[in-house]
Amino acid sequence: MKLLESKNKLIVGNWKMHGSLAGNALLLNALAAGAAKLNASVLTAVCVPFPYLAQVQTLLQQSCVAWGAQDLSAHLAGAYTGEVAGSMVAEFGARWVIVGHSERRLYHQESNEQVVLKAKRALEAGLTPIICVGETLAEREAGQTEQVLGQQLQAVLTALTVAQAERMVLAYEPVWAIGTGKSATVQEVSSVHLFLRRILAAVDAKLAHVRVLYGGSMKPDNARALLAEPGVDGGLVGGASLQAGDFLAICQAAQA
Ligand SMILES: O=C(CO)COP(=O)(O)O
Repeated sequence: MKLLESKNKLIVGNWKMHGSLAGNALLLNALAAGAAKLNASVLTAVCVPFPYLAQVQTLLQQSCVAWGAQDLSAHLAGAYTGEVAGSMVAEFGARWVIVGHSERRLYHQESNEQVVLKAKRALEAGLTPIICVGETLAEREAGQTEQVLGQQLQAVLTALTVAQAERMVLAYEPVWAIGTGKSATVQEVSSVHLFLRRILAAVDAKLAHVRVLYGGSMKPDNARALLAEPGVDGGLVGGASLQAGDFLAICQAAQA
């Protein structure tokens, strides 16, 4: 069962800071109806802003679409105004949480150390962290892609036990491809995914099953080629996840 599931593609929508109760209801109902027609080879989820977790739980609980949050606190509980604990997210039936998205690293100065702490908190709360790694355009142009990604991933692998790391999902999101309409090429994605897998395998053979997603301007017209790459286990979809038709088309492209 576990092996079979690890071969299934996982498509996760990251709504970022978008939504309204009325708009979400339309989107979620359309997603639930469309996802019911997908075969079992694709798993789907949406990661929504915190205030919408209750709505998503209500509207998706009968559907095969899972849900999650886009961040969580590095703390368990306490006097941390504005923070949201993983246990709170889990109380709303969430299964997933995005950790270390480049927008958090950039706009909230999240360090590799904080990302690691958040990943631990997620696992403790029974959530699966989707840990994002990615290089900026300047880093890619300076030939530092593997160095940057290696540091981001090593920080995680040093801090988590193998048993914990087995439960994570990685997402390769080149910063220059996010929201730009300029996806990385299949060759670029393939080479980075192989690089990340080599690092995982060097730590422990058990980590060969860790899912590695691609994110960055994934759309219905490029999803099939990206998702057909053997090292690509799914997608983390931003803009296209806000349109039911586009998100479902990407899910269909992921089907075996
Ligand atoms: O950041 C992303 C998903 O986390 C990707 O966003 P876009 O699909 O809008 O490029």
